[in-house]
Amino acid sequence: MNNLEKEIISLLEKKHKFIGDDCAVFDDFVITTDSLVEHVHFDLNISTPYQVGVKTVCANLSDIAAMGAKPEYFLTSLSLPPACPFFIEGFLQGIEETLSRFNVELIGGDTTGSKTFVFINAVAIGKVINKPVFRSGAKVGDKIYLAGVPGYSAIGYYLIKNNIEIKDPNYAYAVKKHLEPLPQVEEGIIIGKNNLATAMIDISDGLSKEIGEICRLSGTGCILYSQLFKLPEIDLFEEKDLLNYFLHSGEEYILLFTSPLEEDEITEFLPEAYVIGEITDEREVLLEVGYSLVKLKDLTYNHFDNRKGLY
Ligand SMILES: Nc1ncnc2c1ncn2[C@@H]1O[C@H](COP(=O)(O)OP(=O)(O)O)[C@@H](O)[C@H]1O
Ligand SMILES: Cc1ncc(C[n+]2csc(CCOP(=O)(O)OP(=O)(O)O)c2C)c(N)n1
Ligand SMILES: [Mg+2]
Repeated sequence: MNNLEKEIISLLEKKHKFIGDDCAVFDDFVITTDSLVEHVHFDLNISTPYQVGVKTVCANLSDIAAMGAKPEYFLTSLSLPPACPFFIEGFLQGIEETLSRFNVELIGGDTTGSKTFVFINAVAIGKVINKPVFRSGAKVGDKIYLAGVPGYSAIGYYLIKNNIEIKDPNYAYAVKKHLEPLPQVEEGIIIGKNNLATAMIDISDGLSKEIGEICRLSGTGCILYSQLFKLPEIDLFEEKDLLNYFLHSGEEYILLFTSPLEEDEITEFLPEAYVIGEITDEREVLLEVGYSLVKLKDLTYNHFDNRKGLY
């Protein structure tokens, strides 16, 4: 999280005890909301309305997955400028197709005009499987796991923005990952059902920030070991750039979790998951590169500051 966003959320966290996780929990349910704003989360000369619909579902279902819960219901609200009626059909198709992929029911929403851009908000509701997996449960000595390879979303954005078209399945994957990401719903359910994680979060802002959130809320620190990272395979970039994409790319919607279990016990359930580090009591987020330990810098997307990051 970045400064102003961080300040607002920590003010809210102090006053409201249920704020601070991927979802709020009530009875046996979890609930989340996320907004997508034109020119912030998407540009209509890059994304089709269908793809914006897919991303809207993904952002919200990913938060449900990050609680180890099963998504069940969805609401979506849309504010459209006068020149945009064309948006609705494709957008709703993206919403409906993605929801039906995960057996989630659309149960409501709202539609208004907008004097400026397209604004979208959605709400997703899920059912707790065993118990919710919070961001705050990491324990010293736990291993840190990733359920996929982050980096491709920001790479895809770079390729599109720079009109780089290379016929290679990994390049195509990066572009698709940016435009039409899918949430790790199955993985979230497996983690919840089998009590695999002590803490979990999804990567919407970037691995570097999300691991910081797990540590902050768990009262711990961590060390990430760069030699364990599975970097994106895109030959346009040098290793140091791939490392930055891995650490700071947002909108990845990959599950990041901690667990006392060994890697082979985790891969029995989640073949794609792998260890990237461990939880420590030092209260610092450190990265081991070569033989040195460095503090993680922040190149993630910043909503309130135009400093030079990945985007
Ligand atoms: N304007 C707001 N009012 C109330 N709670 C908020 C607001 N903005 C963020 N939050 C809460 O702060 C926490 C952190 O938000 P965020 O980092 O955006 O989570 P996520 O990445 O899951 O969307 C969440 O629990 C979220 O519900
Ligand atoms: C036009 C455009 N610029 C930049 C991005 C990249 N981007 C926008 S917001 C964001 C961070 C994630 O969004 P946020 O609303 O903070 O997600 P949350 O953590 O609330 O789920 C990223 C990486 C994009 N998708 N499109
Ligand atoms: Mg948010």
